[in-house]
Amino acid sequence: MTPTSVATAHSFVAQAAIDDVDLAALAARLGTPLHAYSSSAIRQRIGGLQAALSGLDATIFFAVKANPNLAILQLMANAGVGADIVSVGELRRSLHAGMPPERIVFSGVGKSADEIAGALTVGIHRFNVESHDELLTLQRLAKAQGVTARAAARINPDVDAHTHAKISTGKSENKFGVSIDEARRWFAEHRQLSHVQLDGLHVHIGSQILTLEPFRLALQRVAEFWRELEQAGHTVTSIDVGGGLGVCYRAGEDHPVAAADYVGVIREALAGYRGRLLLEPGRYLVAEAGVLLTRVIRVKPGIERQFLVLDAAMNDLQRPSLYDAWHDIVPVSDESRPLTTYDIVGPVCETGDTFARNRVMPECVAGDLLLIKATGAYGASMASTYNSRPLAAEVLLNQGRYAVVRRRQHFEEMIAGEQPARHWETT
Ligand SMILES: Cc1ncc(COP(=O)(O)O)c(C=O)c1O
Ligand SMILES: N[C@@H](CCCC[NH3+])C(=O)O
Repeated sequence: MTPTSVATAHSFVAQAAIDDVDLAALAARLGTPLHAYSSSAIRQRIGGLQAALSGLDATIFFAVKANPNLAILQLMANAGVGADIVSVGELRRSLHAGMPPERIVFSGVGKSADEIAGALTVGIHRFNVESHDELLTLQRLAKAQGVTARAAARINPDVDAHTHAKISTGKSENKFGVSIDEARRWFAEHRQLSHVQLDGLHVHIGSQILTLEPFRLALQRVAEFWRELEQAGHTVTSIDVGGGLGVCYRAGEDHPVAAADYVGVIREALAGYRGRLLLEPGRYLVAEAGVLLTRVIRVKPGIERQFLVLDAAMNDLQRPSLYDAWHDIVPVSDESRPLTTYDIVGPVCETGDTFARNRVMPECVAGDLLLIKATGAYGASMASTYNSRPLAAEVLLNQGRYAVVRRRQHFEEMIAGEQPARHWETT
């Protein structure tokens, strides 16, 4: 994941349309920066994964954090996909989009008592529990409501996912999950939990994983533990294998694993398991379906480098500044132009507001339309209004048509809730 190396020849092949929608016309109509998602591509990903899972009692729970737009969640719900949430905000979005509560699972190390109580009230499917304190809180709140909460112990298998350190979650030094030893104690004490049905295991070792080995290792550890629990007389009715499947950010360089191979590893590692399987992919379902359309504001010959200044910035897409992530950037027009090298930057006042360094591109001029590719996951979802830049619009494309699914933020919306300090109070 470094934006500094040189692009391969095919990474700047122009792309004029997505899902049969003409991108130049779309940008002219809706303005830029603009997040656009192909619904056909998302449906294809869902269908492919569902097909790979055929014959298994498996349900996909989309990791909402990857793209929480209501229209995306609605598309997921209509395709029979549930939601993996990590906050009450994601819970409310999922319900709002029509996701049935029994298709919602709740993960995360910092679920507050209010969030747990709220999720219990609506009757979500399952809590992926990440600490003993959370387990006891769940018991207390479920008892208070007179309900039984279904729970899975999130195992930290101490496996290196070989991904960026900031998105690795399955090593013992990470904050996520508990050791198998601790989970074993939870199951042993389970009878004391009158209002928690602890009958599941959960594992999620990180994101943007491009090889099968880390998945295999993690699942083998989970499988060993599941067998041990069964032998000790416990029933494990649900195993949640998390998400993490990687995607292609750099044509010709990234080689993601195929859904069928990934599911093959699950089948093999969990051979003999007859309970329910849960999967929580986020990025895999939406990343490559999305692009960020942006216009060149100007070409700036710098002192040492030549800068291509875009109207999109780190507030619209944080991944390059946060993780040094590579995203292919291509022109929309296929007009033939000589190649040159740019540092591709946004207007935000930080050197970190850089999408690519030393990137080989066709020469650009002010007004040119470009695509930053594979931005459907953790793009708009991580956007901010830094530098008082309004949140970009989002549009869903479908076979030649488009629907605006988030309008561009107005200045008034950006400052709503702020006010001059008129009323000074004491606590
Ligand atoms: C618990 C959990 N499940 C699923 C996901 C989705 O991950 P990805 O988008 O890599 O599939 C995440 C984020 O990494 C997560 O924390
Ligand atoms: N935000 C990260 C992924 C985080 C995964 C969350 N569990 C990214 O853009 O790659």
